[in-house]
Amino acid sequence: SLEEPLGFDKLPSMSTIDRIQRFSAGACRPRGDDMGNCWIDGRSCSTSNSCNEDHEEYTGETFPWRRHLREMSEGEAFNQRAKSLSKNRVKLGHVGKSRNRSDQQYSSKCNDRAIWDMTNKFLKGIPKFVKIVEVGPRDGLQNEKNIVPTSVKVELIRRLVSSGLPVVEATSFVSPKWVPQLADAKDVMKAVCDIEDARLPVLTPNLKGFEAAVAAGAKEVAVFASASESFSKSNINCSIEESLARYRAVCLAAKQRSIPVRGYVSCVVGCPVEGVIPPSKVAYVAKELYDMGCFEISLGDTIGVGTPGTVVPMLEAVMAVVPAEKLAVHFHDTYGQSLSNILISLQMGISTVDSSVAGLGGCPYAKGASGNVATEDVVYMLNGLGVKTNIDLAKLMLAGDFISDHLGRRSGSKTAVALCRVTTDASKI
Ligand SMILES: CC(C)(COP(=O)([O-])OP(=O)([O-])OC[C@H]1O[C@@H](n2cnc3c(N)ncnc32)[C@H](O)[C@@H]1OP(=O)([O-])[O-])[C@@H](O)C(=O)NCCC(=O)NCCSC(=O)C[C@@](C)(O)CC(=O)[O-]
Repeated sequence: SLEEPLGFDKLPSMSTIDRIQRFSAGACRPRGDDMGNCWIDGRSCSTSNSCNEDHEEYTGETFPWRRHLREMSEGEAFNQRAKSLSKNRVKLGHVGKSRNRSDQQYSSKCNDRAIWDMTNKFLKGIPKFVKIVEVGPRDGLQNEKNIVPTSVKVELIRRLVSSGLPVVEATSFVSPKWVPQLADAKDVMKAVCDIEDARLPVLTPNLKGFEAAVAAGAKEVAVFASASESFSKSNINCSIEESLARYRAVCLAAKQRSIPVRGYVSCVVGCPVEGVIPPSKVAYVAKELYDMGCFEISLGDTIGVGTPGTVVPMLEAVMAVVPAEKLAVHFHDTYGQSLSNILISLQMGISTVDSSVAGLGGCPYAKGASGNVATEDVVYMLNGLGVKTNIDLAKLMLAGDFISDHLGRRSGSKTAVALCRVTTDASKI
């Protein structure tokens, strides 16, 4: 049953505390990386993640929110904020040192030196820069009951890119019979192929999808295997081994055209059918994908059942066979565990995090899976930790408002909702 969080009692020995302590202080070493990473302890950074030590000192967004004198209804507050944001007058930042002011202003970033030193003590080793891979237009919209028009998808991608996201997964070249929501993949790609400020990978389940993606202008693709036999069957209609054989063919074709391939492993903690998935199985699939040439392996807790107690041993097993700098984490927030899972992953040396604007998401073939962790919430947490992302949270929230408005529901981002609650008039901040 997946009603209860999976616990250590179901996994091999070594206590949670041992594992966390082992990783929190010294696991991250400075190292070079062809997709770009750098660390608080180290000085190495490079290439496409735009992590550059020469960049201006990152100041992070600072939020001088004023609490309402009068309690506003959520609807009222949301409408006001949407109005203000849509006028593009929101200014997040530049107030600083606001913690002690009497008008109760709050900052997501800790400015106080002593607090920062303390944070450093406990979070030593977390990356100085985190690459966020936005998966909303793909993982998010693939699960919507009503098909989102192509023009809305394209506008969403443009807004996400303009917020500074370095990677925005645009769509999937999968069978339209399986995922009708993304049947317009070709049109979406054609409409965004002029975008140069971000990488726009697309999912390809086989050579047919790969060829179609390349023909439509995709410059990066992703293949998606599973650590669960049952999920593999229900998601892509083949066994794990069959999927790996397909992906080897995709990787070979991609190599010939110098197209980078990202690899996903889904159900890394639990499967809706099989329950607990052993870390060794995840490690096996991750290594296979890595060996066939995937430049990065994203580890997906597809149904969001993981806690740090299960994520740590899973990551530990995978990191024994694939370098940490080649790994990403991809959490769904079904049990509200995503941010803690991300934090522990960062402590273990991971510096790439998948997330979805407004918490969109879910997998049509994973019953009960809820949305991905919201990108706004991840950025807010990282800003608070002083970790760079190069993402403009205000612009990101506008993208979240745009798609939430279109879908006719409130954002799944706690940060977006909280800002809505505490802001009387966004033009004042
Ligand atoms: C893999 C298949 C195609 C196998 O599906 P199949 O039915 O076994 O495939 P087939 O080879 O027998 O072909 C059936 C039909 O699909 C066509 N077809 C075949 N391939 C393609 C293609 N690429 N693009 C377009 N059409 C395609 C093919 O031409 C044929 O058309 P027909 O002759 O019947 O008209 C199918 O199962 C499929 O598309 N599955 C994708 C499901 C999906 O996208 N799921 C969501 C992904 S999310 C995920 O995996 C988790 C992740 C990554 O987000 C991480 C996490 O959250 O943890």
